[in-house]
Amino acid sequence: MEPTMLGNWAFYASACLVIWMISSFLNSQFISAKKLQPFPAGVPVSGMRKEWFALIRASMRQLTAGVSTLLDGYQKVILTLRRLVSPLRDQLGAGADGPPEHVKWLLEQPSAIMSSKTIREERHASGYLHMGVEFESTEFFLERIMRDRLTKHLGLVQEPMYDEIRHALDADLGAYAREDGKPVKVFPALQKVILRAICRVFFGPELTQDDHFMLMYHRYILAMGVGTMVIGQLPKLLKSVVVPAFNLPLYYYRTRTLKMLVPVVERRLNLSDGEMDPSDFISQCAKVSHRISPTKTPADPAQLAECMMLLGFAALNSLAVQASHVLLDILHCPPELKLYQTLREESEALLQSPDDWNAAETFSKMHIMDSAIRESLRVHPMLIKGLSKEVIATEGIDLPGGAHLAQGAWLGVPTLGIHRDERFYPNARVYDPFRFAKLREAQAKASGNKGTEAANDFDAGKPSTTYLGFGYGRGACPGRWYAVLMIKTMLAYLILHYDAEAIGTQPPLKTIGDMALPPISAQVRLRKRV
Ligand code: HEM
Repeated sequence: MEPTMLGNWAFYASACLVIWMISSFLNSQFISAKKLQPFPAGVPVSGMRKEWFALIRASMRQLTAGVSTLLDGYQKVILTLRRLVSPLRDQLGAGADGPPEHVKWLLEQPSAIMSSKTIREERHASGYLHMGVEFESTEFFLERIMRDRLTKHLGLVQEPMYDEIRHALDADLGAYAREDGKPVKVFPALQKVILRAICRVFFGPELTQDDHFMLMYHRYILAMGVGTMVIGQLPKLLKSVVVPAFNLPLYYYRTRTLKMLVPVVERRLNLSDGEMDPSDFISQCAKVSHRISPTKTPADPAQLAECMMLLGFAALNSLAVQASHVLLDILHCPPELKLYQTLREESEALLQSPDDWNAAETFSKMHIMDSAIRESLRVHPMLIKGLSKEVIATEGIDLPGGAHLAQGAWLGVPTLGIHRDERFYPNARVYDPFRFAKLREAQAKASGNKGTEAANDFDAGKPSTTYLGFGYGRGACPGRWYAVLMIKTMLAYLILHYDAEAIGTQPPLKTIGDMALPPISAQVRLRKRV
């Protein structure tokens, strides 16, 4: 990461801490005692200690101690649920004996009873950060673009994506490799490559080669990311006070980016159907916008540009964090597993010609790499708690375990707790890259002669109630198939062209609130293969 950006992070982090302390104190002093009873009867509490200003101090600890509180809370709930197992079965039907069944229960709640709207506005700060577009309709639009244009047509994006990835990897990482194994910081290096690959697919080669555009857009994403992370953690009382400090740089980088992007969008929108390149994402998005517009109005270039910028923001941050974890998990595997070599052999067998690299289907046959990626999302999920919703119903709601939640309470699924539960994942604390490949084999055998292709329940992009790295149900990440394809393409290229080794020990999972922090300081050594 550039020093100025590190400086920004440090400034925002300390500002956040001070503001949090003051406002939590004010909250605790001036909000009525009734509101300070946040824990419903019968639900075990985690993260609180017997101490002065217990609530403030517990809240502050949650800024960085989310992992331990969540795992501790999960254990308590499992114990409570086990004691309650009979009544729970009566309520939920056979097989209901723990949190994964509650995931479905949570998703089934109608939006008049529970909703994620306020949580998104507050936790993702979407109600505060300046975005220039209305959030809910944009969210709907993004979901449709991802589903109708990206996921269904992954084959169209593979060629430009691969082309950009190999050039960016050789330019950025190759320089380190040439200096005979000079250490590379994984996160910033992959972030650069991913930014280029995303821009190439979303905006085309012209803007991806424009260094000024790339700098402004990267800074816009950074300002959005820091804003989301910091404002999302602040108590409501102070959000509006602090938000201008974040919106000012955001406004600047957003305006600069739009100034370069909008004319490109305008030019593409003026192309006739015959002139349109089917792999051009901007034209494809314009078609979706036109189709879903209630008045069938053509897409507005500025609005379309802004929506695509937001999509890139959603994509870059999660991809860079997750891809870094995948690479580090692979390189920190015990050498006796010969994982790197096995992944190289799998890639060599499947990627024999340029056409193989340019076909998305090739990558869906990489079952061992897929398994290593899914396992990494299990051990290092981006969000340690997910599917969060607020109780909207005035009468509150009864949980499957019997406890009552009042209106305004927040409820989420302990992703990390479920991912580390021995009942679902034997030896759950250990990163086992072959775990899901073995399960896929077993599923293929059990289903007769249909083969491992048909046995796809364990694909890295396929969520389940016990695999929540991409969320689950209607709110699951719409970019997950594209994300998995990009990670595979990047890894395959790296593994086939470079020898790599980890440096030092693997950093533990660190979070701010519910969000995984990037492993900023983790390093690896690369050597170009001859
Ligand atoms: C490995 C990388 C990624 C991970 C781990 C990831 C994870 C997630 C998760 C857990 C959610 C649900 C958040 C919630 O419940 O509030 C989500 C939502 C979302 N993701 Fe991803 N994501 C990744 C990559 C991407 C990419 C590449 C794109 C776009 C190209 C994308 C676009 C989105 C969007 C637009 C949403 C919001 C969906 C909604 O609100 O309905 N993500 N992602």
